[in-house]
Amino acid sequence: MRCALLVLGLAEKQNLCLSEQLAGAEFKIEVIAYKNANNLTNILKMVNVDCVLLYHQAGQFDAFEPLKIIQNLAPDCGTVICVDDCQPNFIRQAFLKGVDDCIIQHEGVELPKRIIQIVKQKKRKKLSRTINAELELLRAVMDNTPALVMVCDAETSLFISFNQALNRFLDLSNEQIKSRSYFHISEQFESTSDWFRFVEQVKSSGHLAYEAYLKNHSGESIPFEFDCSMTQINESNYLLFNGMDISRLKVVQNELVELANRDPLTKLRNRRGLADEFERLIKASIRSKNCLCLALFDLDNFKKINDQYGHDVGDQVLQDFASVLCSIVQRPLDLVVRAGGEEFIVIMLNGSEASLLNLLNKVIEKTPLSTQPITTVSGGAIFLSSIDISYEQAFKLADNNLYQAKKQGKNQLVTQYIQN
Ligand SMILES: Nc1nc2c(ncn2[C@@H]2O[C@H](COP(=O)(O)OP(=O)(O)OP(=O)(O)O)[C@@H](O)[C@H]2O)c(=O)[nH]1
Repeated sequence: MRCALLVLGLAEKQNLCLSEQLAGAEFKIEVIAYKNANNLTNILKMVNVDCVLLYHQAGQFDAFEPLKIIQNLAPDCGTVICVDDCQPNFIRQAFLKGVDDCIIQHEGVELPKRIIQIVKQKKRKKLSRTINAELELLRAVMDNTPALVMVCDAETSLFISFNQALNRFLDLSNEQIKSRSYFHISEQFESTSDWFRFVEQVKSSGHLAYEAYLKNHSGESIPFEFDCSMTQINESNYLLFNGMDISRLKVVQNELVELANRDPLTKLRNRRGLADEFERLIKASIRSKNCLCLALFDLDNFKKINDQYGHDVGDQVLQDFASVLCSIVQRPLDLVVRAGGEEFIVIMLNGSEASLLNLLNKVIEKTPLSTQPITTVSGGAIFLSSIDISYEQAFKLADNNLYQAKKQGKNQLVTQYIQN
């Protein structure tokens, strides 16, 4: 470390003495000396001075004037006033005006040591000011981010530190939040052992990415994507959370799933995931000792409609038929599916065989559709009673019946009862 010392108010001879005195200092002190303070403003603008040593001698320049200039132009520069003999009033005033140190020349004080102390003190203050300014900037960044930034005690899950996004989310003051915990606002924990399991997971993996729902100020559950890691300060463990609100993403995700599962023309669901759902339903039917019905419907001579009236009319017929199906098969657990082309699947659970058959017959009766061109439909169905078969097997059996219906002249339903 080097130190630039500006000395004001010493004659040349005295200066030499001072330089000798400073030569043995802990680090190199470069001396710039002027007899008076006349040129101080310019010097401070040109030279980076660490400390100014002002010699106050009665009858010479007023030390307080240059002190003011230094405090204005170089606030990080140390200031030391050297007086001939003890002048208590002057010294008191000097400290009141903000000088860093006052030295009485004849007291044999170790001048280099004092100067270095002042310079170090000033540098420390400057450093802490810089650090505080940086921290303030970081705080501003944190408070302006929409993400939840939170620090929790790993033992208690109490909030230790957080950004304003959490105040906004919970609509609570800092004090109120500090008496709450992550455990209470997150829906991922049912018991405190869940919390400790979570802490262990973060500890062992070092970093955890997960999704969780948090309750906001009005009790709504909001989905978040979190990054969580752990840090240790003074032997206490803290969890650091960074969470993004993903509710909009979830809406889009659900819309995409909905889009992927729906037929755009008829708005009926498509056959995606149907096999899994059928297997779940057949197990439910066996458990509840209910009959399960799988029916296939296929519009008759549909190609002719397209050829004769065009695809737009064909599309309209498909939509009309979908409406007929939905008006007849209405129970929430029933499934109406467009299997592709002019083929539709109906799966119904709950109800006697007779009532389900009645519904299927209604589909045949209500088609021909009232709209032009006249269209009829054929159906093939199976009724499964206490029998566990796969979707593919069931579909094949119903398809055989549909084939029979077409073969026997169309516009009719062929059914089959299968039981264990
Ligand atoms: N307009 C329209 N036509 C479709 C759509 N999907 C499939 N088709 C048509 O449906 C027709 C099905 O013809 P086929 O499989 O020969 O059946 P069909 O004429 O109904 O004969 P049968 O089933 O024996 O009564 C084809 O011409 C396809 O192009 C669609 O989304 N819109």
